Amino acid sequence: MLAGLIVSLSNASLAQQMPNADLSSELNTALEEHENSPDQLAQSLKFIYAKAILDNNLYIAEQALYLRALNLLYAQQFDEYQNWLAVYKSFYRQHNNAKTKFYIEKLELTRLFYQLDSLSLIQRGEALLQEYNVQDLSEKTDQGELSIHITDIADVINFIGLAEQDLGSYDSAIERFTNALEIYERSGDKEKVAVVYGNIATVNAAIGDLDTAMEYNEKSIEISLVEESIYGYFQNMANQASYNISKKNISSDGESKKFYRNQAESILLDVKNDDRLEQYPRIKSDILYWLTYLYLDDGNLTLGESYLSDLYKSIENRGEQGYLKQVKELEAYLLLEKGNFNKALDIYQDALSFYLDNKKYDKALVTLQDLIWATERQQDHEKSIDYLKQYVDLMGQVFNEKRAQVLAVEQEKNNAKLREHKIALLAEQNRSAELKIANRNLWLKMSSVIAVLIILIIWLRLRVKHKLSEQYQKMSYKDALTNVGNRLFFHEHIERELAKVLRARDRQSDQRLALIILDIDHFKAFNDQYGHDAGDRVLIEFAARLNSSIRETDLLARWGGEEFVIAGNVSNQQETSNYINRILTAINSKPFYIAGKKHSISCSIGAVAYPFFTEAEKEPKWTSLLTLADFALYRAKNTGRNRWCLFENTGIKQHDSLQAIIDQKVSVEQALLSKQITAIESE
Ligand SMILES: Nc1nc2c(ncn2[C@@H]2O[C@H](COP(=O)(O)OP(=O)(O)OP(=O)(O)O)[C@@H](O)[C@H]2O)c(=O)[nH]1
Repeated sequence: MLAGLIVSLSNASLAQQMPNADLSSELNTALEEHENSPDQLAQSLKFIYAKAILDNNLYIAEQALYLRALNLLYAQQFDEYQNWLAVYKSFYRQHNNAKTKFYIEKLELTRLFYQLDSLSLIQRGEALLQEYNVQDLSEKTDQGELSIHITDIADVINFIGLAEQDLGSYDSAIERFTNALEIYERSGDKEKVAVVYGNIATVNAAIGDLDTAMEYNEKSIEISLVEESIYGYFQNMANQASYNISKKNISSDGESKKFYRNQAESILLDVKNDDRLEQYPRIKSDILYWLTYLYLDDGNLTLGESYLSDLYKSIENRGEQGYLKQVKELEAYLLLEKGNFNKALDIYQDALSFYLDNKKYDKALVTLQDLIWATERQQDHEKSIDYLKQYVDLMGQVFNEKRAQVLAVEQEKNNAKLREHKIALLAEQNRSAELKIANRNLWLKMSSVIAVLIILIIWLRLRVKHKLSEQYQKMSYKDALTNVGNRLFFHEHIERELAKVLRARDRQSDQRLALIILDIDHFKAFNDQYGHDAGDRVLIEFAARLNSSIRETDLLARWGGEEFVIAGNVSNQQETSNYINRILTAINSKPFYIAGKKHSISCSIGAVAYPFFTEAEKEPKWTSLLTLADFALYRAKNTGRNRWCLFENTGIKQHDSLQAIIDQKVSVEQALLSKQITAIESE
């Protein structure tokens, strides 16, 4: 149909019949008049485009093209958008210029944003900023040679920030928003400033800093009021209510709970009673959603039920399956409160299947929490545990996927430091990462992410908490990449292992504990040559081989980077050597297959066996022993790598000798020379 339109537009005789209106003001009028009716705006833009082509007014033609495409994206009509984009591209081919290319790509970024394809958005957005050499934004002016509006560049930065937020790269997102904010402020684009304040608020809410979220959201509300941006005002008010609800849920004292609850209620009722809300059906639904939620949570089932029925009406014919499922889950909550377990469980189960089919894992996680909670209330502990298992599995899966995406994002920025920081942050904060992941995505489409938090909190209140905490605990002991223990895990268990050995010594048993540090050889070179992903796979395989070469009762942990530690029981020196040999062989005796290629990977090993001092060290520090093992590792590295070195005590009997060596009062070399320590090494 559009193709037909273009053909008829190029008909010159038609051009002569068209009135030569002032297209620019026509465009502005259309934008003002049809601000709230996308269909009419679409029609007007089509006409304006047609007239502009006939008048050969390329400037207006392009604006109409761009706005119409944007309009289709806002309306989520992606097929029609693609058709229209094709028109825009053909326009570009005819009037090839860098500015048009920029705006076409900006449209594509908008599409990726609406389709939640955050990774592509970041890649293409970065490429766009680079292509247009937007390095020193402070130098860029609206009068630059491309005459790309500076705020359009800020829009791109803002989009990248939203995508990063979507993927859980919260620090980067804040950085982008701050950058965009500075540009909008400089250009005096107040509405955009308000939008960015709102974005900064949502990131803060996602990481659980509700006070900052509320502060930024307030600023956004203030500006929206001054600028008379009703949509922005309502949206922010809905957000503000949800932040208050979250604050209420995490407050421990009754006074604060009441305060935040009342704040939320008054905001929601204020907006609900505003006639202008009718123009914004999506926000109206959000407001009704939170009102329903608030009253159900109060235990006021009558009011909750009545708002629920309004909510259903408000989303009738909207055909948004995802939103509908979420509303149904509110209904399930109501059913549970009324004791109708089976129907509630059916709803949750149905929602779960839907989310899993559509890969909406965040929501699936929340629904699984509901299912755990519901089955627990039903006293069906077996089912509850089943759901709990599903929950933990899914959480691990999501976590890994997100981690991979975050890595890709960071690689895109080619900022290794930031990337490692992120990995470390993610790995060490499994629990908070889980919350962040669960909170992901939803803000971008609706202000319901706080529901995650709220449902989580209600559910915690209903005592399922302790079971999950156990699982969280387990997960927080795991290294996210290799799935073996992490430092925390090692710290938690090593004391117990030492105590066992000490007790054995008291019984005159010769049981010892070998403390072993392993470090992959030339790993940096491997990373540099084959890439970080391949390096990651080496780490995973390396850890797996270590795991299968030790006994189940031994401790294995990733100490950091490409360093691992093992603590295993041994009896005499020969057995210790055999034990370490076995581990080294597991690594270097057969190649690693990474991405279909063979690689020889080796490692160096440093070890000590405890008790290191046969007669002293009543209260030994395992950290000192580990430091000594590190010296042994250093020696193994220095004497050629792919080997091991074990430090044995031969002469020291003083209580504080080990610490003295570590503290360099007596250097390790000296101790070796004077044979206080013996180094036994691989052949
Ligand atoms: N792929 C990947 N690399 C990592 C990870 N953590 C640390 N590294 C890399 O491991 C490398 C460690 O390098 P170095 O400490 O210089 O040691 P090396 O190259 O192994 O050399 P030697 O230990 O002396 O044999 C660095 O390049 C880190 O970036 C990770 O999680 N994944």
